[in-house]
Amino acid sequence: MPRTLASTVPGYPRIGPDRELKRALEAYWAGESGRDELDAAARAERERTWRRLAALGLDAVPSNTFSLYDQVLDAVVLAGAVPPRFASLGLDGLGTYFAMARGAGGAGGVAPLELTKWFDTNYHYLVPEIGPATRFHLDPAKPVNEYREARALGLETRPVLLGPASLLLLSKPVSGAPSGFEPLDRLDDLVAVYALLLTTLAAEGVEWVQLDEPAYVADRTADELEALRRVYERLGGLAERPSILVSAYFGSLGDALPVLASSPVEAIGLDLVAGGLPVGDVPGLAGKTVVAGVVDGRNVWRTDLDAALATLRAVESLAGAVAVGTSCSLLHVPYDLDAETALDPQLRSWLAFADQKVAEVVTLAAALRGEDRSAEFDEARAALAGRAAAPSVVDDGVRSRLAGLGPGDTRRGPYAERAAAQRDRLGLPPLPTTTIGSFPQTGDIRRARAAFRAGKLDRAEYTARMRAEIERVIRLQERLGLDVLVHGEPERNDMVQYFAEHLAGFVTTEHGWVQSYGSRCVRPPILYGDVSRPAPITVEWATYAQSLTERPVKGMLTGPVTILAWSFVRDDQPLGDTARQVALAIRDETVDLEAAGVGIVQVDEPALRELLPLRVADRAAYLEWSVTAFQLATSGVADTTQVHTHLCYSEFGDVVAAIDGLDADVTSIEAARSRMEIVPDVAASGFDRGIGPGVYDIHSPRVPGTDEVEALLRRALADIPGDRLWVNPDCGLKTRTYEQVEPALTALVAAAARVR
Ligand SMILES: Nc1nc2c(c(=O)[nH]1)N[C@@H](CNc1ccc(C(=O)N[C@@H](CCC(=O)N[C@@H](CCC(=O)N[C@@H](CCC(=O)O)C(=O)O)C(=O)O)C(=O)O)cc1)CN2
Ligand code: MET
Ligand SMILES: [Zn+2]
Repeated sequence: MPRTLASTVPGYPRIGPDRELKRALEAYWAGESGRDELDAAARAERERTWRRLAALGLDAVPSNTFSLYDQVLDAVVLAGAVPPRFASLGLDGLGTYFAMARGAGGAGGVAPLELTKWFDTNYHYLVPEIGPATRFHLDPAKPVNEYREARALGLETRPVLLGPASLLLLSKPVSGAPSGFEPLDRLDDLVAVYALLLTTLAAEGVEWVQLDEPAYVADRTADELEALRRVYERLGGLAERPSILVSAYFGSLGDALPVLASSPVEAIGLDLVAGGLPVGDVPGLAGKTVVAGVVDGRNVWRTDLDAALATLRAVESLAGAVAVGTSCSLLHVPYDLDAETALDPQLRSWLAFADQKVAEVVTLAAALRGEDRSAEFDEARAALAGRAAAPSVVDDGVRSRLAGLGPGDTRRGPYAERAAAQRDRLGLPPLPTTTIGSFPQTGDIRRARAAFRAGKLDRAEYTARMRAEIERVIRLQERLGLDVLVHGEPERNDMVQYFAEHLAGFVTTEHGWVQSYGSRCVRPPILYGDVSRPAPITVEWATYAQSLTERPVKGMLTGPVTILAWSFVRDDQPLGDTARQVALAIRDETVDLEAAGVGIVQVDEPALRELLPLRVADRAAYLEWSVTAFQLATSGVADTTQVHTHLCYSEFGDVVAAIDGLDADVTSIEAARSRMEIVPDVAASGFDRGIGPGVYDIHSPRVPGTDEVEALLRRALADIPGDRLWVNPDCGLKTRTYEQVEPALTALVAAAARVR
């Protein structure tokens, strides 16, 4: 009889509490350390995780939640679905793995797998490429070795894997696949590999396995639901297999729940934070264990234990058995609140990071069993009551300002008049050249910031160094011949954290790192109260940059939707209300930039697409508040001020109408990697303002040549009139080096000149 799940989590952070894995990876990639050191760092992180979860009292500890880069890439390796361009490099396993993640051979070499957003989170996964000829075969080494590793430490674990249906639904067809081919067409072949995997795991002595099927919290066709049914009929029917937990998160399973409930699997993991309780009678559910995700894995607020316990009791009446879990993997939150010694103690009492959430899960499971946990419940009640009553959360000034807004506060004058006024003021050539904002964040810049933070560099010296950098970047842009310049953003640690550090209503953390992709991390700020802008943030940097040059300098701000998307946001009021507060703060900044003589202001919204709800039915409401927030942030300026926005990291088909609604004078948009595929869609939507489809893929170290950029521009001109086309890279240059950026921008300027 398999042991019970009782309390568990679907996943846990893996970059290391002090970013140990990040450092080990980057040292390995740089050739500064060898395979042994990387393996040791990886093993240390796994051991630390298992021991920690067991020490916190978790009944069912997961394994295979670790990854050297990405869990979807791990599933590609597991299934043997390595695309031929990597397999043919002749590298060993690890070399092939990193080639898929990062490319190989530099310029002219092999392009990595595409990186894209993991559902509506700020985590990015590598997109598998599946074709009719993909030869699946089982490579069970990783889950098996990790299981053995944990068992050698005396711990029985549950291997966690991406499920086969979601793996294919998250894949794209290999280039050159016959039209009409879908990765899901290969389901039966892939399931055969998973069947062999489950048999292998059973032979190892594995009692439970977790297969994640998050793709089923989005709208799915009847065929896709049927695919899910086939997978779990087949796997559930195996003679020798572990008990199966199918886990889905980031929403509710909807029509997929009855499919799983009537399949032979033993347990189903539900996200009861993003999704609700199952409604109505779900046939078969009474025979399953439900792992009830009642502790939010996506946010950092302490759980309302009373409400969570009530939810668990409601699930008890629907399911055969109830286990307690987090709503999703804890990958999306920092490790441990105890590391944040500088946070205000009252605010701290409202929060829970990964380890505190695990403790909440354990507490709830004990309470559900009838154990007395009144001390923990009392503490949680007191913290929640304190938060609800805290004066620091409410700012009456902000509230009355919002209440006083009318429709006129979100609208600018007619575009034709704005365009004429801006033409007169700016006098730009056709096909103006510009960049997206950031220039390379060099080691010198980051070290200066670290020294400033540590008190080893005073503010005057720090400011002087940043100004020197700005001057260097301005001179470089003049030399390259760009038309609209930027200050380069050297003073920003991150485009969201930097603003959060200067706004009321936010706190930032010291150690709260969360993996964004590979070794790259962010420290999402915590938005806990009403937001306002006590003083101008960017005006001095922007006006300093403008004072150095005759050419227009574009002010650079992050938009309200992106600030929300990349922060941990309060859960005690509608997101739209919070968005409007942030929008007002950014509006204040745009107005001050204008007053200081800055004629162009860019408000970045790279996360506009990311927050789009997974279910179509929820999208209209989201687009309404998000577009309004952007308009509120940008409509306080005169017709003569040119408002730009920038979008990236997404497929834009779903938000083309929203792009129009933003009403920016100029929109720059990622397009180089997809060879301008977005351009006809934007044109067809009737969008009639300035547009800069990116002509330089900044996510790759590759440097494009003039001919290549020229070809992209000519392709764009097929759909966009020359007086509306801008010439710019796909995104900011902060992750690139000057050796790459200078020749690439040289090519960009030269190509624009030729096409003019
Ligand atoms: N929030 C956010 N989300 C985003 C993006 C984004 O720009 N911001 N872009 C997209 C892709 N995601 C990305 C996420 C992170 C990074 C990135 O480069 N992160 C840096 C950290 C950036 C940062 O916060 N830098 C700080 C702290 C840097 C640091 O680690 N300093 C060292 C010391 C300095 C040194 O010796 O280098 C330390 O603290 O140990 C600073 O510059 O001040 C990293 O992981 O290395 C890039 C893209 C989507 N989501
Ligand atoms: C992820 S969008 C980045 C926009 C920002 N202005 C930059 O150039 O870095
Ligand atoms: Zn971008």
